Amino acid sequence: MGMRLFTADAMRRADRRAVALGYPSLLLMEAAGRAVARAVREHFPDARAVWVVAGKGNNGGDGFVAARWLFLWGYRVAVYAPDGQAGDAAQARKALEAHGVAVRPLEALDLEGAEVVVDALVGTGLSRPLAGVYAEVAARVNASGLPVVAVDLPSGVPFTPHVRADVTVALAGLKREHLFYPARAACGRIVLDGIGMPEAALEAPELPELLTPEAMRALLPERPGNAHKGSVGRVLVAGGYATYTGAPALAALGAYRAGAGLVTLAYPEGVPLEPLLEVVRLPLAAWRAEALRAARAEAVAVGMGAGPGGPEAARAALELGLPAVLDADALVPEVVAACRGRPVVITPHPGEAARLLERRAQEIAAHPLEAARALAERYGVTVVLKGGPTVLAEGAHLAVNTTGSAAMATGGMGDVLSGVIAALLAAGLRPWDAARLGVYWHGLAGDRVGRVGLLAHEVAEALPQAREALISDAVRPFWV
Ligand SMILES: NC(=O)C1=CN([C@@H]2O[C@H](COP(=O)(O)OP(=O)(O)OC[C@H]3O[C@@H](n4cnc5c(N)ncnc54)[C@H](OP(=O)(O)O)[C@@H]3O)[C@@H](O)[C@H]2O)[C@H](O)CC1
Ligand SMILES: [K+]
Repeated sequence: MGMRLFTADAMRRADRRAVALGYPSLLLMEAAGRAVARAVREHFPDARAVWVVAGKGNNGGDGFVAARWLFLWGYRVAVYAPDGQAGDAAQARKALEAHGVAVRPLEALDLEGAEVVVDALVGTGLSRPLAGVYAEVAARVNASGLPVVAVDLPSGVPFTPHVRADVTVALAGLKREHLFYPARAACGRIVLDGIGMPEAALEAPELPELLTPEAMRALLPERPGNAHKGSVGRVLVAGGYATYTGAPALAALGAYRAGAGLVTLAYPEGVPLEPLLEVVRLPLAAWRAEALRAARAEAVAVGMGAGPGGPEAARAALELGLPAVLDADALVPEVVAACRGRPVVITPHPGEAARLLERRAQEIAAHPLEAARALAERYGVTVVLKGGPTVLAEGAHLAVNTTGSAAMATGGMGDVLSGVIAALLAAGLRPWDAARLGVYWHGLAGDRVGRVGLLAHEVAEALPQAREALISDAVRPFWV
């Protein structure tokens, strides 16, 4: 079963399914609290004094369990919470108090002597922005400068105010707030703990898929020992314009580094393209499909650095009837609308998506899952909506990438991605597989280059070693 990205509601349903399967909910809480206590021990090994702030719900219950284990392991523990817990949370509180640990009111919070704070005020049950004593506690915890371990979610996100955590222990599954900004910024390092939730309870094919190393490894095209350059995928890159002489070359490099056997670059005559020794050049007097056929390609990437000729280049390339990747200057509604039902991947950033959806870019960036789905519905193509994180959509399917970082927000990075996806299409992958693997692999290569100052061609160069790491099981997702 693939890994899914949960909403609070979907996690509540999973919780109910676990209980319906006969799994006692108190066991889940016990596992959750213990995972939080372990995270404190592992991430802050020198700390001996842990203060826990807890709320009235199950998030607070997890906090009481964490406090109990930390107390039993010899930590100095102070616990602050309102009265009024019910159900499992009330039981967890009683179990803690049975050890003689007093629970004091939130208003009495005194952080003097604390070395780590466990934030268990509110988790997925948040129903409104923090206010009153909760907002005050969050502000004081943030101002203290103490390390914070958040239970499930930093309390208050996605609203402001919220707790800012150093470590967030995600329980049973990752939630949207763990992936998307601005909430993600408040999570710090994220560690996922399964808390013993039965797999069957977590099955939710309607939710977005999270791209994992295992799932992506399985998509890597085989390269048989008797491969030759015509058998592993020939890619045509169509682009090139006076001021964007590097973009098509970067796409070609990305395609080669992702395994293409032969890359042909078609470009307007006279454009001084960046040299790339291994590329076959196809200078054209005009964008015409007959001329492009000479490349004998199995997939085409078009739009990158095509300038005002982008739509024309795209129309000619699409006439070939090949699987295609459309980017940048090819992403105009008239061109994309002609692709419905065809094996076409579009790779817009929020600005280009805004143009295609006639919405504002900020709106797209704030709701990328909804925007990707809307693009897939409206145009009937496979959508790669670039961002932090990149999200993908095809038909009813959604996926969220889990590799890459803000360091990849630099010029030329998208051109490399187009080349990678085109190479995977040429190798015979379906658009949905080529898009998911391409985005994941490209991000993984970026992660291996560094966290700042990344150049697009370096990311392309890192693709082969990223592939090796993926194959040899040396890739850990960010939540481990
Ligand atoms: N399957 C799992 O992942 C498990 C998760 N666990 C933990 O449970 C929480 C979710 O627990 P839940 O009880 O549903 O909700 P919370 O504890 O997060 O929050 C509900 C309480 O918080 C109050 N609330 C809501 N918003 C605010 C606010 N802005 N300010 C103050 N208080 C707020 C709410 O009060 P109401 O007045 O709104 O009724 C509730 O009292 C999950 O995140 C995990 O930590 C389980 O322990 C194991 C299984
Ligand atoms: K919390």
